[in-house]
Amino acid sequence: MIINDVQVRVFNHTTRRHSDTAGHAHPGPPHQVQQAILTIRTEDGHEGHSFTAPEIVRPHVIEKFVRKVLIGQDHRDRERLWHDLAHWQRGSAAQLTDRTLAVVDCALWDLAGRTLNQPVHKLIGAYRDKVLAYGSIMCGDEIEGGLATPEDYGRFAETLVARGYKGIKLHTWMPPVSWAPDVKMDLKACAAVREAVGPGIRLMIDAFHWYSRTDALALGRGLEKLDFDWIEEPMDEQSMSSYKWMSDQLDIPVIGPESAAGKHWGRAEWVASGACDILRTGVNDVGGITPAIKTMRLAESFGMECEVHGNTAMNLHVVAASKNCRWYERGLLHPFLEYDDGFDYLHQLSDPMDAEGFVHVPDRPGLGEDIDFDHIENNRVR
Ligand SMILES: O=C(O)[C@H](O)[C@@H](O)[C@@H](O)C(=O)NO
Ligand SMILES: [Mg+2]
Repeated sequence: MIINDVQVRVFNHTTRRHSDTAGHAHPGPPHQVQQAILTIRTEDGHEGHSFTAPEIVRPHVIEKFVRKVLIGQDHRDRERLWHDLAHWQRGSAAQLTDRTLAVVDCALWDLAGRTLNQPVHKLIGAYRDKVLAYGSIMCGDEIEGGLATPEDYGRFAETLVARGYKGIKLHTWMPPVSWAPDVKMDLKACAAVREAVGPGIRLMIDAFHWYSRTDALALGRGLEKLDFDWIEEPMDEQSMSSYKWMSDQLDIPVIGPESAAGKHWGRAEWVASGACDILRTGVNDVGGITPAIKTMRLAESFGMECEVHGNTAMNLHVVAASKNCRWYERGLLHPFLEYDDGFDYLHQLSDPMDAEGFVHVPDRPGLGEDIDFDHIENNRVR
């Protein structure tokens, strides 16, 4: 049970996802991107893995913080190890981020599952083994036939319904798109999707994240006429009072925070202040599976749903171990990308979706990621 090794391997993989200058993903030609796998090993030969961007587990972070906390410790003490690592953040000069906490916590959960031959959601205490997914569409673009017009969104939504999705979330247009942001265009895209899919499909929006209060309110009021289920991150989430102001005036549920700092503590303040109607968590956003579960249970205590940000196995296990969330966020999706092709460093999808729109939690041990270690070694960078 004692941890005796922490290893980072960086490797190349091929993807058609490209990030724009604001960090939003869009389709493009295949290109090589570096990915990192963090591995935590124990004296008795067990290991757990988790993937992240290489900079999140760069040598400075691993040597100065992660190894110092983990080496020599009982890997089963996830709650104590999470706090021990989190306490290093304040004095880290902002070098130790919630993303690093998250990848370490996920590798520890994967290690526990692989050691006990159990999937993570069963270790947490499962609520279900499958969950409905909503199709989370990429941010809009200026690619002809892509997501450049409201009609493009409508056509793509029809494709997603045919694939089996029972819910769809639009990420609308944001800079660097030349004419974005534009509330009226956002509402045209939402109207085109509602027209295309009919009243039975659940719809949500995740809009430009820096609208003013008045723009965000206008967007929300327009969505109420289209029977949308929630409005997500239309303003800077650092202004919790702006969300309180907006949610006091809107009937459409306000969901958040996704990107605001503070982990489960900050999300407790959003609940206490009435700044949101649906809480939001995400393994990368709050520093791991451990705090994501705490956030989920916090929301449950207030009779609230808490929706989980992001795809991949780590978020799927949080959803599967919780009653008070309706969806798994499957994406990000685009007409020019085939999500079901997965990643070249995994033998199979971690979130396979059936024709009825249900994602089935893998019953493989740990996070259940079917890792292609040959790909990692054959494409190793360091
Ligand atoms: O702003 C973005 O980059 C996207 O919204 C992204 O974070 C997406 O994963 C999201 O917010 N989902 O809710
Ligand atoms: Mg979001």
